[in-house]
Amino acid sequence: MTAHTTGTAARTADADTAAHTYDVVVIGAGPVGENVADRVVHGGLSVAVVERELVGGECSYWACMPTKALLRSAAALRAARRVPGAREAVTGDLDVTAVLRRRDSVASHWKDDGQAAWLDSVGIALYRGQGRITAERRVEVTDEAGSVTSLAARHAVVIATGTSALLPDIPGLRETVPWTSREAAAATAVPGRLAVIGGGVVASEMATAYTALGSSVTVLARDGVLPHAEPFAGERVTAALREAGASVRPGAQTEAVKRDGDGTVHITLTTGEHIEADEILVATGRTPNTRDIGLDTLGLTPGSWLTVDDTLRVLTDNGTPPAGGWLYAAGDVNHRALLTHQGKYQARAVGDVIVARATGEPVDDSPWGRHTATADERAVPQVVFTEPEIASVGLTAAAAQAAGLHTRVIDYDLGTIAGSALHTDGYQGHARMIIDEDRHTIIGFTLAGPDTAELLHAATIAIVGEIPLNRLWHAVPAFPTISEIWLRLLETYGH
Ligand SMILES: Cc1cc2nc3c(=O)[nH]c(=O)nc-3n(C[C@H](O)[C@H](O)[C@H](O)COP(=O)(O)OP(=O)(O)OC[C@H]3O[C@@H](n4cnc5c(N)ncnc54)[C@H](O)[C@@H]3O)c2cc1C
Ligand SMILES: NC(=O)c1ccc[n+]([C@@H]2O[C@H](COP(=O)([O-])OP(=O)(O)OC[C@H]3O[C@@H](n4cnc5c(N)ncnc54)[C@H](O)[C@@H]3O)[C@@H](O)[C@H]2O)c1
Repeated sequence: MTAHTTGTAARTADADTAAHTYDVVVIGAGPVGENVADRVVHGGLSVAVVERELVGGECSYWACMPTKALLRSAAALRAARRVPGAREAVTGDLDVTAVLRRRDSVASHWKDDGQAAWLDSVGIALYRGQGRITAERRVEVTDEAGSVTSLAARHAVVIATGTSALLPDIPGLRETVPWTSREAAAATAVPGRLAVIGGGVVASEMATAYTALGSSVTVLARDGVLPHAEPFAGERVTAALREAGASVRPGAQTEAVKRDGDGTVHITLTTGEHIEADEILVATGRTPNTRDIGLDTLGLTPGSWLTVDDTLRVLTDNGTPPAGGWLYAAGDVNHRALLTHQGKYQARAVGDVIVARATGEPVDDSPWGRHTATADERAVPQVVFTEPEIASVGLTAAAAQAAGLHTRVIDYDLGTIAGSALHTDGYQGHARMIIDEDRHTIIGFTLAGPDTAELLHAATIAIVGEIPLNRLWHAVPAFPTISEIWLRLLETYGH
């Protein structure tokens, strides 16, 4: 038995003869796994996490953080250029080397010493290697050298293994060794010409970033840009990308891809059209990291998304948890909402419910109860850091209609608010509020415009709190802030 642990926490766990034993074992130390472990420790239980790459996961090193760093400098520059007085002080162009250097720092130079030290400081044991479930409450960890350590969980095992980029079955694509979100986030040089397959969140953000960094970007957006958002969101991002010099091709479907000896990528569309690029980014969604974690031992299908109940216990194909209810799945891997903040919210619920079940405390799995993640169904906030920013929460008008709800849609031009005009000369933006007419509450909210990200949380609170509109009327936005959009939307509704 080889213990590839770090830290004092590992040494304080009981070691029995068969395995290192903890109350809880978490597979995957991304933001979600880390938060489950933290919550479990705060509840007084012992916990080990298993990580095969870097503690902090995709978000810290190849997703949220580095991509936002790639976008931020250009956004700050755009903002300054739009305000007279500041504009005149901007005398140079974006410093690409400085942007990449800052990104490196934001990604902690792809080292996890800081996060590993944090785990140790709060008493979480870390085992490095690939985690696999071998039996009920048993996990084996295989490290890089092939040594195997057996872990046993007294109460629960949590799968928080996240996702990887999905490569669609396009002839020649794999052989070109395309960029995925990882290479786009961690690039050390900016390609002259970048083709992007996809029109979702990753494609839109990376097209925005690389256009600003100097690439000539072509977006092959088969299903349009941000197809799941309100239509005005995709329209505005498309217009801004085009204005910045990118080519955006809604409806363009890739038939085949190949890379030349000199590195040039040749893309053939289903129309027969031919596009050349120096690099190609595939941003067509995610696939769960469940292929090699022992799902077969539980009668589940390796490589599948994990279905969970209200307290995030994994459900087998017959809709029940494995005997004993010891297996949970949180974060991207359960496919409820592929966002860090939502996964961390699930992590808090999972950590707390495991502690409650272990200590005999009552479990509150009612809607909005402490041990459920109800907001996943009703109020998932998301900010897409494009130009303009798209900030949304809850349902779109189309989704509300599809759900058969009796709704009213209120639109307002964000550019006409006094706060917007002060923020930026010629501020352009749009707001949409979806009202449930039977309950007189907000069920959806979308903003498109510069710096709308920080306005979103008010809408999330209104939706989660189910605040009646006639009470919301008394939440007076300060003048002259962009938040006065709330007043204008309520007035338009009829207050
Ligand atoms: C380009 C990009 C940008 C994004 N930007 C944002 C954003 O701005 N805001 C936002 O909220 N979300 C964003 N997301 C989504 C966000 O990254 C994910 O929702 C989040 O990382 C999910 O966290 P997780 O812990 O579930 O999984 P992950 O972060 O994927 O972590 C899972 C961890 O498990 C480890 N692991 C997997 N299998 C095993 C195994 N068998 N044994 C041991 N370890 C294993 C992995 O190495 C990894 O460290 C972005 C995603 C992408 C791709
Ligand atoms: N700022 C943020 O919050 C942020 C940023 C990036 C990613 N994320 C998260 O990461 C997840 C993954 O993002 P993503 O952009 O990879 O996925 P996505 O699901 O948002 O978009 C994938 C897009 O690819 C298109 N597509 C699928 N197959 C295709 C094919 N064969 N050819 C052409 N187009 C195809 C789809 O129409 C879709 O628009 C998202 O769910 C998102 O929540 C969040």
